[in-house]
Amino acid sequence: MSKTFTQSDVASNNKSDSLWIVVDGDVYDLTKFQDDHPGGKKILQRVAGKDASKQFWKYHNEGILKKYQKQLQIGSLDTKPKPAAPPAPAPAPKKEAPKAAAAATAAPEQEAEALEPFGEQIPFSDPGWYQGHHSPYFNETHAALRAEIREWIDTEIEPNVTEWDEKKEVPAEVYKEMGRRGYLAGLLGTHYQKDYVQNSIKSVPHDKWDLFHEMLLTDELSRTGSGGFVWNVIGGFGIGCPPLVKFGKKPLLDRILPGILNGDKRICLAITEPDAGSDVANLTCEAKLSEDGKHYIVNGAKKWITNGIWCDYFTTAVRTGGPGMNGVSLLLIERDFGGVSTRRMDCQGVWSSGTTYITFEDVKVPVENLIGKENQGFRVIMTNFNHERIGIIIQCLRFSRVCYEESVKYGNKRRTFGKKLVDHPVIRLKLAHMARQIEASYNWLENIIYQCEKMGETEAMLHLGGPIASLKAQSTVTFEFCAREASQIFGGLSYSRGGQGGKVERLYRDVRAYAIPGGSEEIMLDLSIRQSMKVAQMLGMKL
Ligand code: HEM
Repeated sequence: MSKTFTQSDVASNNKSDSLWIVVDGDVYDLTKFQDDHPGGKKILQRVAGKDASKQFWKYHNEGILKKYQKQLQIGSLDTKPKPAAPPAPAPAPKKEAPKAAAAATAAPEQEAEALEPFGEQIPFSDPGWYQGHHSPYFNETHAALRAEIREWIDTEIEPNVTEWDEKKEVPAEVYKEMGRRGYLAGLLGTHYQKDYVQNSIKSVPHDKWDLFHEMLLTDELSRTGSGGFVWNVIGGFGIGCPPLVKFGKKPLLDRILPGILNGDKRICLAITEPDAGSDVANLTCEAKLSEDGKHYIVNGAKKWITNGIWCDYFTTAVRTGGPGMNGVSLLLIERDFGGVSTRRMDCQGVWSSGTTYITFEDVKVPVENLIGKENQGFRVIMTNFNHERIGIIIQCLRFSRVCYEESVKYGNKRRTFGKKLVDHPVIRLKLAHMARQIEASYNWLENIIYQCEKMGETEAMLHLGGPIASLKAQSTVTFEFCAREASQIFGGLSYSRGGQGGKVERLYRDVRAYAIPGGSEEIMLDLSIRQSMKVAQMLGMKL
């Protein structure tokens, strides 16, 4: 914003027919906006021609400025200091000699320097490696990707998510942009799918892409504090596309994968039914082979399917054989085949994710669209669960951080009984309980991602199914706790929708969408012990 004004320029625009104010040294013309101001016009008229920074920050958060700045800011005060040049990087601390035991086992990447601090530096609002802590997992390519995504989210996405959530739809352009930026091809729990995309990620070469980049991408998207947004852009895709990529036949991949990964076509996973959720082996949607053996005829219903209303492709679990897990197959059903109907479901949370009820009526699916082998779909679904649950964990932990971060910021400006909220020990205790759960869970997550990176698919399924299930429950419990505690800190502001407590109110409504699907907390906790014991027994556990 190039125009500058003096204090007296502003002071002379102090009436309702020309109403200017100053916020943080920037000048805003609110003449036309005053009638639409949700807080009323009188309150604006009272500060007309004045510096209203203090009043502004009392009632709003930075999201409001970001959203309205373009429309309302007309310039800055001539006294506003120029933005300071970025500080010179701090000298690298002198490295101590590694301890003997560590030196014997340390991998080369573990000796890397800590990365530059990034973000607002509020302790626990971002992972430790954002604050200059050493990490064996993240390097310069991760830092570059982090900066790339954050810039996009801060400018184009975050200021709009509330509006999109209320409208229950994210503009289709945003999903296309996910493809254009090359993100979709890196979100499949496997190496980067470079052969199927024209676009590539600006800041990370294909061959450097790893599961920590994928984790970071999901994490930064989740900073929006909207499960609806995250599920809109990666929910259906992140669970519907990996089975296709890993187990689909090449001609099928060649035909449809480029459209999906470039962001032109959408795909989702259709497993859950009105009568079968976590109990996948009991699903009833049937696929009967035609007499000539060329098609499956599919009949049945699927419920709570993320993104379904917008999808072209449905990775669908169907019964092709007898009862139980050995009669289940996966089919790629295309909307264009006909006989596919989708309707939006009204749900408690994740409003902009498009939760859908689907009916398949005599849908004729070519056998070429079988994913994996007939009656062996259960294994494919199980492999997919680990990836799905890791996605849920990443999102829950970032949402927990958002609840924490919003609470810290609000607690530092809201005053009660003569002091700031954070100066009340009872509020600090809430923050401390949030932070300790977030950090403990996140550190476990990093370790699991590292194991996934090092192990093969089968080894990971065997060794990590139990821990991932456990961490899924841990992260949803943490999320629920943080959403609750943040709500208590915000009080009435997180009971009403929008405004300063808006993110917390929305996330509180999103909790169940994480604690139930992908394996409910109860199923996860039971599975974590059952599966870990079974595997340990196979591997020679001595009891
Ligand atoms: C750039 C100037 C301003 C813009 C764009 C703006 C915008 C908004 C918006 C969008 C809301 C709805 C609540 C929310 O989403 O947070 C709101 C509420 C409000 N605004 Fe402003 N506002 C501005 C300046 C001010 C100033 C200077 C004051 C006080 C002197 C003020 C007082 C209020 C109050 C009291 C509310 C209601 C808060 C509540 O619901 O708890 N606004 N404003």
